[in-house]
Amino acid sequence: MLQEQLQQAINNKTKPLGALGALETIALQTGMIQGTVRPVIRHPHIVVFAGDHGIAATGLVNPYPQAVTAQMVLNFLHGGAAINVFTRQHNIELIVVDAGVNHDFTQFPDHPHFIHAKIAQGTHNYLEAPAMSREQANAAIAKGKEIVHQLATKGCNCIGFGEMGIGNTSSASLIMNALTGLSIEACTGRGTGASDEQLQTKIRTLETVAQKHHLKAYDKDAIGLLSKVGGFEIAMMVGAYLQAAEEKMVILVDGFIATAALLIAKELNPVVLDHCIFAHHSGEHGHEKMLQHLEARPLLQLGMRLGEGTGAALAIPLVQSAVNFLCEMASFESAGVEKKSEE
Ligand SMILES: Cc1cc2ncn([C@H]3O[C@H](COP(=O)(O)O)[C@@H](O)[C@H]3O)c2cc1C
Ligand SMILES: O=C(O)c1cccnc1
Repeated sequence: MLQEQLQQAINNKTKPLGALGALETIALQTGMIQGTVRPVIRHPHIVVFAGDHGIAATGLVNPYPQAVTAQMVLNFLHGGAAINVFTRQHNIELIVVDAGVNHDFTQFPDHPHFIHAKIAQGTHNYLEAPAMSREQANAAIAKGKEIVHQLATKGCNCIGFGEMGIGNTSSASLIMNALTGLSIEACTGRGTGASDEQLQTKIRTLETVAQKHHLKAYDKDAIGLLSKVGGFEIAMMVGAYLQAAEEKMVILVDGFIATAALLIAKELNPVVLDHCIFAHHSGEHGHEKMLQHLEARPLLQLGMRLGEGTGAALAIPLVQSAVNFLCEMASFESAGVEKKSEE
């Protein structure tokens, strides 16, 4: 019923049928999520989850040193990162969460946009042991849910998730490998810019990890998978996706790592996908196949491969435009514009 009403409202706007393309799909989806023919976007947020990865200290999978995670968190807090620039430009609230960075941030006790939610000082190196315990994975998920619930109570109904964690493209590749069955090679890209040789080492290392943790034999235990090869920022994002769907939010899905977290969230509750708008097609090798696996059609293809929620932030104004055309455009009837002649 509502779907037909929305489609009719969209079709009756003063434009050729279908002429607003993907914006029409978003308008329909947003109306369905909010249960109305007049959706509104309120207090959009990007939440960036940060966490360190034990594997990063080995240098086998990441061109940049592990310390960059904490340094970038400080950069977020000082307003100097790409995600700060884009959220400022589009009036999007930015929240930064320490999910498990290997650094003490107690010098920022009262920063208004920083949430201390550290599970541990980084994960274990999954070449040696599971990245985290099941208890830690569950605690991270619960914290992600709590953060999003708080934002919902403040009126936010549109959200995107970003991440910062040196080495986390590797977690994302391993999760993708387990959940899609595609080879490690198909799931692994250059991350922050691995050379040909570094990429080969990364692939070999991740193949070893996949064997050690029996990722081929994924047995529907998504929390188990998360604890073996995940990261605290990824686990918290999983909880955040689940709660955002629960709160009937419109969710913008960012790049490779954010989509890998969504793969896990989907395992836990497939309904999450109904709330997701795929912001962009990341330049990271593997993202395209991940999107295909989800039958997702991303809005933007800008060759971006940064993370931080930057793609999600750029797509929020498009969602706003979709909602605005639905609510503000005249219909053929109200504007006295003639419709196409019947065949
Ligand atoms: C300066 C800098 C800023 C970043 N912002 C996001 N990432 C991105 O790169 C990291 C993943 O790539 P890999 O797995 O190759 O380490 C994540 O932290 C991600 O958010 C950054 C990376 C760097 C170096
Ligand atoms: O697609 C992404 O989000 C991405 C790709 C490379 C490095 N960091 C993030």
